Amino acid sequence: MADSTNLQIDHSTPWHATSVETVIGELAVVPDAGLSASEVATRRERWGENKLRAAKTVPAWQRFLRQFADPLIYLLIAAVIISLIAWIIEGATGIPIDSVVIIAIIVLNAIIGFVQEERASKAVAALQDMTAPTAKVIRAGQRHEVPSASLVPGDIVLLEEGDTVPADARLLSATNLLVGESSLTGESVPVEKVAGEVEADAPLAERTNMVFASTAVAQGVGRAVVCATGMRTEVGRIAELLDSTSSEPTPLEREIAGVGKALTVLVIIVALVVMATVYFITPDHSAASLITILLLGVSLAVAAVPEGLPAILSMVLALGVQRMAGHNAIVKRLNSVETLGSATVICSDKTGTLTRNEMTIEEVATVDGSLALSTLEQLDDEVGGDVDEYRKVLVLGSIANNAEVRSSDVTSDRAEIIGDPTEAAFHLADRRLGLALPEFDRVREVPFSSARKRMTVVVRTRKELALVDDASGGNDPSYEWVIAKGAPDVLIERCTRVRTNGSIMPLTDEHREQIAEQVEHLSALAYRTLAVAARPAQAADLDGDDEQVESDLIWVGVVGIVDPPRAEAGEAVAEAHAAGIRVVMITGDHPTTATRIATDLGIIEPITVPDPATATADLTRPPLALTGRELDALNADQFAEAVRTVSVFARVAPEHKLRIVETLREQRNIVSMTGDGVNDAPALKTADIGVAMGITGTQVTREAADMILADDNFATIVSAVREGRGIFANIRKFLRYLLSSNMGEVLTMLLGVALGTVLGLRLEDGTVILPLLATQILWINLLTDSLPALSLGVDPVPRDVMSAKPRRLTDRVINGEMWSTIVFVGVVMAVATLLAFDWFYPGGLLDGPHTTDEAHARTAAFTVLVFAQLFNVLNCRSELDSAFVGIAHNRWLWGAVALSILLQVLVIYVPVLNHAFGTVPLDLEQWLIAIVLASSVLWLDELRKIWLRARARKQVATASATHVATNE
Ligand SMILES: Nc1ncnc2c1ncn2[C@@H]1O[C@H](COP(=O)(O)OP(=O)(O)OP(=O)(O)O)[C@@H](O)[C@H]1O
Repeated sequence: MADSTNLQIDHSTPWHATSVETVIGELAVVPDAGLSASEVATRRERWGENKLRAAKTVPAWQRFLRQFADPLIYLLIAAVIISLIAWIIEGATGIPIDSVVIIAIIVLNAIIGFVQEERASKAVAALQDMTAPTAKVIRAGQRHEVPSASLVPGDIVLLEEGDTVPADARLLSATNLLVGESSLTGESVPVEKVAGEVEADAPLAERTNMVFASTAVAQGVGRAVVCATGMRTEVGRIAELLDSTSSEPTPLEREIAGVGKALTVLVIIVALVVMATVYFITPDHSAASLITILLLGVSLAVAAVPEGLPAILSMVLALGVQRMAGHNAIVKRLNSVETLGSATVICSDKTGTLTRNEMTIEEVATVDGSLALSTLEQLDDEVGGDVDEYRKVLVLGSIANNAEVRSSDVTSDRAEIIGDPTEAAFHLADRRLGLALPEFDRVREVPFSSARKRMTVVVRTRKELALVDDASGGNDPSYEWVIAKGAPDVLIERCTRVRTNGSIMPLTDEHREQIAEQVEHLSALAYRTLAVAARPAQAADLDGDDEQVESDLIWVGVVGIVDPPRAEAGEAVAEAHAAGIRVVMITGDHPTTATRIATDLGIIEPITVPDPATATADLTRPPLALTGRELDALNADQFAEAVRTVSVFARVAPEHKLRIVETLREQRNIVSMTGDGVNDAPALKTADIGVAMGITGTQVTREAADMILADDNFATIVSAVREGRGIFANIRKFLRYLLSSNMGEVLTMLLGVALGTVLGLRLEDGTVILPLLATQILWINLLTDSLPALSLGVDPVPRDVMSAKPRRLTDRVINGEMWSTIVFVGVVMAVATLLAFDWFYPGGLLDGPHTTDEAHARTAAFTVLVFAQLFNVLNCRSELDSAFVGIAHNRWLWGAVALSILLQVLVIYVPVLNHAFGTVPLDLEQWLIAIVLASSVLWLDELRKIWLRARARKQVATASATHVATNE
């Protein structure tokens, strides 16, 4: 048994220059069995995880302390010092109340910020786990798929097209193995890899018997033994140069940071103006009075700057991304959420995304005719003749095949399919008809790729496989065969002969036409078509080049495969169209099949056949579908025009996908593009939102993508767009809320000081009576900037979010309309707060029976401002709709409001807090007046929205009237 105790990982001879036997010996592994579970555990203990050194994790206490590294906090700390000085000057008796309150507020603020950041980064980490790469290994004699991080030296890994090589490994065997190593060597052409020995001094690019971590398998298959993992791999050596964790700020984050900066400057100016005004008006220039003025300025600045914005923003994005993951859309970066909401074109492949990828052969055709599989099933075994010809198509398709069907129950729909469902369709058909495959060994495979659209095998059968008549009329008892299957239009180019009426004839133009018609007919019925061709093998086929093997073939027949559209795809297409998003199908399949399915799903309009008697042909109408070959024939302008007008591209190769994405982006679209094969990676990287398949996709595309569909389903892309738009709408809600609330606070203080004389808020000697104390402003800020704002960020996605055109990424988030709302609400809040103060303040403008004293007046004003902000949460749920629409739907919001009310009640009734915040208990009447005044924010905003809605309706009416007029 393998023993790791004397494993020589750091041996002196390089791995590539040693014989395979020595490598295996040194790594102490039996290639067919792999390592045992306990051995893997021991080695992991010793060599650690197969990961590049993760960015150093900052300990929690440091992350907490980082919360204090903020200019606004410095201001607050300055405020603490100022109030301490004031307390000392006043004789240092009792507790320095203001300092204690401000310190408590600083600490609470830091805790809230810390908790929000932690949750956001946990959500992102959970997503990273979901998208962690995996590797196929042989362990304890079994094939497993394990996280790449769990690999250890000595593990046997299996590689195939589309895999990312998980560790540095020495090849034990390789078939047609090409590996793209550009990430390591800069060489853009994939390198051919072979198991063998290489000179000790060969440079990295020439070590063709090794595969290296993080490179991509472009083609073929291989088996290798892991020699180095983690930081000991070649890529590990240069890992310091790679910083994959740094994340660019999103346009939204940048805009918000910009707004934050501008506001900070503005607020500091306002604070200075307020401080200067109060200073010059007040005759008392004692130290205590100066300190009060300074405290006021600092609190105002701190309260008015929306410092909680970035933390709330990343938390809302993170929560949204978590919710999307629950709906099968795994977004890898937070920025993608924003881009998703602005998508204008969704390019999707067909098979498996728009269709179910449940392939069933329904029709079999030879050049002599065609038959439904169900008919074939009913025919007797003995019939022979033509029927045998159809059966041959199916058997040959099952030989040129890499899929497997497990389950003895032939009729069961639940047969377990291993491999490509297109290939499995042949096995399923054979089982249905009870056809047995001859025993055979595969000598060679020319693998399938979506660029080649065919695959070929060379097999040696144990018994003769009667297929081809020899010149004398008897069947050629050949034991070695070339069998190919692939797209009919591609395969026919490789055929020179055809099997007809049981014998072989040269392939004539009539045959070609006949076959083309058959394929067209099957495709028009939405069948996916796959042709089968074969010929006896010659010696040269065993090791000659691929071109030679796939030539001079004999056309045997073609099958029609049904792959039903996904039920939800049609609805998703309609939803996308309603949202102003174009859907484009880009598929490797036949143009007629593609057009038919695109029509069924509503991607393109059904073709209405014009009445030949009256209609004139519309030559300007763009074609319904274009093929890759047709695209190649277009010049740049024609190509751009085609991309603008055509929504189905068929028989395309991955490089067409790339050109289509590039062109769409040049046309200022925000493009989402799906892909599954290794060659799709460049198109995914170029797209604004690259989408990879979670089930059928390759590792390479998953790494290149921004989003992974856990269910491979087109409808998931559309629902991700919906979520993206919803999250964006919510971001606007809390922006509106935070900014209008802060505006309310600033305007209250500014107007309070400016209109002091008018409102009677001055003492005889001119001393300014402040509507709110510094600590009260800080309290409001703490209370309203956190939970209520956050609860808006998780508001349910509005139902009409998919009925508007996509937002342009360049559009400002906080536009003119939003600024006017912010100012409007801010003014209402300030006026309501000042009215409350004046109402209760002796000598105020509204002097009357309700007059009490300064403390009561201020407590009432304080309460009005807090409640006005809570009413404003309801306003901010929609730009145009009444706050009462769906008012009960967000329980977080009601929780946040209830908690805020409770805290405000505590501040008013708990004696310690009275002392700290300069408040006094209010009676019922005072409460009622305060709440009625505060609610004006809600009612007045409702009125404003009614006016806005009427205006919007009028605009629509005028626009359509103009439209009608111009059309006439
Ligand atoms: N396993 C296979 N062996 C041989 N030919 C195949 C195989 N799978 C598909 N083909 C042929 O190649 C064509 C292109 O296949 P490809 O996988 O690129 O696209 P697709 O699956 O048809 O569609 P999409 O691009 O929408 O996923 C198919 O239409 C089919 O005729």
